[in-house]
Amino acid sequence: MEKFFNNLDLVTDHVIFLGPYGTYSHQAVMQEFDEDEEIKDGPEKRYIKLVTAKSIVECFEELETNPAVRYAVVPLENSTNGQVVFSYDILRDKVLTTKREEAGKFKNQVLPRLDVIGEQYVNISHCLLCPTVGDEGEETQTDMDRLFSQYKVIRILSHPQVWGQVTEYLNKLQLKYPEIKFEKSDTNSTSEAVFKSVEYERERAKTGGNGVLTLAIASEAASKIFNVTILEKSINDKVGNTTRFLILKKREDTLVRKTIHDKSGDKVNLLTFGIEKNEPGSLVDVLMILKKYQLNMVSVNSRPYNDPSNNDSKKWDYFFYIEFVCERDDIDWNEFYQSIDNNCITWCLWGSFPRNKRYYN
Ligand SMILES: O=C(O)C(=O)C[C@]1(C(=O)O)C=C[C@@H](O)C=C1
Repeated sequence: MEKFFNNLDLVTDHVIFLGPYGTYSHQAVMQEFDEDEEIKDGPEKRYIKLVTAKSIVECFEELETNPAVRYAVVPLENSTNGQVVFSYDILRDKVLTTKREEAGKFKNQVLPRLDVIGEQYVNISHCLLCPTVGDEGEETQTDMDRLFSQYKVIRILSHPQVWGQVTEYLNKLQLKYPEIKFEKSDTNSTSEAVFKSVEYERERAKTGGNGVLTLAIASEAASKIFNVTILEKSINDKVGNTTRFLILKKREDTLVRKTIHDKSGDKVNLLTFGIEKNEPGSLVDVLMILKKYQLNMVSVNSRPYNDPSNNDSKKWDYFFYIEFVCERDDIDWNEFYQSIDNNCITWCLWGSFPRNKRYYN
């Protein structure tokens, strides 16, 4: 007991993620920070404190502005329906709106206040959850048939990113219950969907209800946290449905965790940039730089943007995101980034981080 109380002044690092507890983001945090967080060069043991955010934007904003928040974990892309556009657009807007700080060594380089230091891959297995059916028990078809037979309208809540992962499932549900109108409704996260479905059903029980049953699509973990019934498990269209998350810290935060110092394995570099408009071949010119330095590009993405301040006739342009892995240690990075700088109107290196071993299995 004595030892425990000695730890009361223990040092805690806050990690912010899209909450409430039970989200897949929460799962990513537990995967990333599950081991003891002994700081590589810090004398004291440090402990992780979980902080939930209501949106992905809030994760970025809190990490940028709140001194107590040391890390943020945000979803980036899903293996079934691609980019988590909320995160891509935040990365884009941070570059387009960050004043070019003198700290940037190169003319067009932007240094945002955050750094990507890691990645996590989370297996996404969605469940159809119901707050009202009895207590624990194996989900059975009769439960659903009996339950659904009482309703003309069923509202299903979940995070918008989920709909593209359960399209076929929802189509089959509609075919199986043609007399029911299924309504999808977005929430800020999957576990917020469960929380809200419990609230709606409690309200309905109190007021005699409006004849609309509210369900949620979320993780099995969320069903346990909010004590709701699983009507069906693993309803995502694709087995192996995975979401990739990024781990971020403040750029000026030099106290980096031991696990990130893992020198082995590939380093992934996330580079974002904008190119001269209407210049034929300007994107290829940037990609040719990676080829010249024999850098293995592992992803390329783009997001549209409309820069109202730009009086150019073209109101629609693209912002690019590339990731490349570098297995060589003889590269003149100064020369490399000077070439990037010469071919981009703005660019930003978001971080160089270890490829997570979950990427390979
Ligand atoms: O809502 C959650 O559970 C989240 O962690 C967000 C999120 C996402 O934004 O993609 C994460 C994984 C799934 O793809 C569904 C939702």
